[in-house]
Amino acid sequence: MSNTAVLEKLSSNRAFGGELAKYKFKSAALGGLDTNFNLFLPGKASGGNVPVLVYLAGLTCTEDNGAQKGSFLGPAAKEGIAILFPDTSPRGAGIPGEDDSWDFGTGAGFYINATKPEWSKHYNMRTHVLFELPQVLEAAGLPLDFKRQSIFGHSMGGHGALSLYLSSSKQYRSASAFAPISNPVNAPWGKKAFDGYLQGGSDEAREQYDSTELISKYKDTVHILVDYGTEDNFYKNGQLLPENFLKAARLAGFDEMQVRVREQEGYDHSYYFISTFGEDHIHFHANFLKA
Ligand SMILES: N[C@@H](CCC(=O)N[C@@H](CSC=O)C(=O)NCC(=O)O)C(=O)O
Repeated sequence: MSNTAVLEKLSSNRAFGGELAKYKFKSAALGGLDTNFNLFLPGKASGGNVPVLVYLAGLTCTEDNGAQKGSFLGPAAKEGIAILFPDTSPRGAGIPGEDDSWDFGTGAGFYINATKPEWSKHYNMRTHVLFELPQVLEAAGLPLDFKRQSIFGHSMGGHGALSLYLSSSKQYRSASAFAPISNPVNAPWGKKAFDGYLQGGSDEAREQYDSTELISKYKDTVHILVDYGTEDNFYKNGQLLPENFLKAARLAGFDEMQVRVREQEGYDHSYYFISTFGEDHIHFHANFLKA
């Protein structure tokens, strides 16, 4: 299927021998609203198509947080990997309640497709990330090889990365996450989002969107890396639950080679934590993207 939405380039900055560019287009998946994304192309892209790593950001973020603060671009340039930074929700849908709280609505799309009638026209971040962006970027002729694609993310975006990886029949070669919301049906942020966006609430979410549920039933080889910090207040408050994900993975027979969950002593939830381990995550994905 092709999607020939017109891309408008809003900015371009040279970085690490490559280019970080911001684009805008009218998104069909998001109900015709304009959406932005950032794309980092390494210098190697001038010689042919390069593999793609998708970065999903967390609550309150835009396409800029990871690009500006993740420390991903230098390592990606060295590995010859592009990084695609989508936004975290539709913007300006005008739905009542959309801007009432920071953890729901604008900036909090949760990488799902809404099924409640008031949200379902616009809040389709799963389709946007999984299908629409690859189609639009391919149709635009950008030097990207979407057959070599992996995904990573932070917090809400970590949930997005793990759940899209585990529910999308091998679209991505590997997944990694910084402080992911790992078992959202059992966490306050996840319950609020699923009750808000989905007709069936958390029961509807369990099958398709909960990484702990998904890994417990997954039947193929996986390549997953997770980092979280012991001084992360959201972890301490039970929003992340990486221990549930790890337990489910081990019970399902995935060993340390397939699912690696690392507790990082003293780190919090911030981009200081993410940027400390960013290079590690790029190298992890490079193993599979360049295989
Ligand atoms: N406004 C909130 C804090 C919001 C926050 O910490 N957002 C995180 C992601 S949390 C999970 O998805 C984030 O990445 N923020 C952007 C940044 O650049 O740090 C509050 O008041 O607590």
